[in-house]
Amino acid sequence: MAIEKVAIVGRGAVGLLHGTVIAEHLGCDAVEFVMDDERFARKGADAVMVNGSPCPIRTIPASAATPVDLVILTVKGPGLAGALDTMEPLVGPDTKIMSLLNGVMSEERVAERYGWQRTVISITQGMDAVFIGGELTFSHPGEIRFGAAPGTEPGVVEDIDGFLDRAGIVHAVEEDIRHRIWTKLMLNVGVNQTCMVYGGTYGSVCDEDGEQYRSLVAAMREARVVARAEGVAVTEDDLTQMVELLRTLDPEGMPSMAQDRINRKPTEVEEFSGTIIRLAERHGVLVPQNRWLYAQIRAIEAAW
Ligand SMILES: NC(=O)C1=CN([C@@H]2O[C@H](COP(=O)(O)OP(=O)(O)OC[C@H]3O[C@@H](n4cnc5c(N)ncnc54)[C@H](OP(=O)(O)O)[C@@H]3O)[C@@H](O)[C@H]2O)C=CC1
Ligand SMILES: CC(C)(CO)C(=O)C(=O)O
Repeated sequence: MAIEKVAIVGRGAVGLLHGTVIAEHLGCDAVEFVMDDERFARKGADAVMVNGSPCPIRTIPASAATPVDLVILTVKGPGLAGALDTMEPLVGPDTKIMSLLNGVMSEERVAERYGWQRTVISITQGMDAVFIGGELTFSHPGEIRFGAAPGTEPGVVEDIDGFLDRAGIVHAVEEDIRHRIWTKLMLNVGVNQTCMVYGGTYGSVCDEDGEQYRSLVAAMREARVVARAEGVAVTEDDLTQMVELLRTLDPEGMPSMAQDRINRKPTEVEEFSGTIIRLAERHGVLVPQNRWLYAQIRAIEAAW
């Protein structure tokens, strides 16, 4: 069934970026932002700018929402439980769901609540989004990679693929989506956490003589070992490619978790080292760098 109407839950960097591209290609009636009623009352009417222009997409409270063809989740990890409640009125019998959160656990949470039959596994990457003070800027819109879980009903991936084509969002359907999301988790575990703890940037974390670089690679290598223990064949080549990718980014830029430190917002530490530590314990794998990063991030958060 062709997807015509989309709701985005999470009017932040990723949601605004993809929402803007959808609205440019399909018009503002094709997409809406939905917020829980309390958040809507607090900030629903706030002006939001995208690359210097007011965002033309409407925002509605959950109490006014009705089922849509596709829900795109773009909250951060700590907001996921609330967002699952917020999206309830958006989910009808034929609604499909795509979660663009980093980490490897959000789809499990979505599927526990709404079922695997309508849910795909996905990530978004490659953008240079900076969202500070209600203003999003980006020059690279990035892309979405997604694929079917074992329980995803036939046709769901194809419908979303067709929609993203029409919506002008760069995307690819992955045969082995678990490999893709674990490779991305490995990257986030290294770069997001290291830049958060050291106040670093893509430039400083890639300096081969520095302590940040040693933290980056050590944390990624632990994530790689845990991925393999989980049956996902993430390789040293994948690790090297991810580090090379970081070298192509603006040296002054920083990952989302480093922006969380500046904005003093709850971080996704549970989704990153929290996940690695929990799974490492199950498999008897030692992950000292992730334990250290976890403790540092929690201490920084506790001081806010
Ligand atoms: N930023 C980036 O460049 C990238 C981010 N990602 C991942 O994408 C995800 C989203 O990140 P990002 O866009 O940066 O996050 P942001 O914090 O910029 O945006 C999340 C938004 O969700 C809102 N929100 C939280 N709970 C609800 C709810 N119940 N209903 C409606 N809105 C809600 C938040 O509102 P409030 O501020 O009021 O809490 C916030 O506006 C994360 O998992 C991140 O790791 C992936 C690739 C790149
Ligand atoms: C890959 C990276 C570091 C930038 O897109 C990211 O996922 C993030 O900032 O959370």
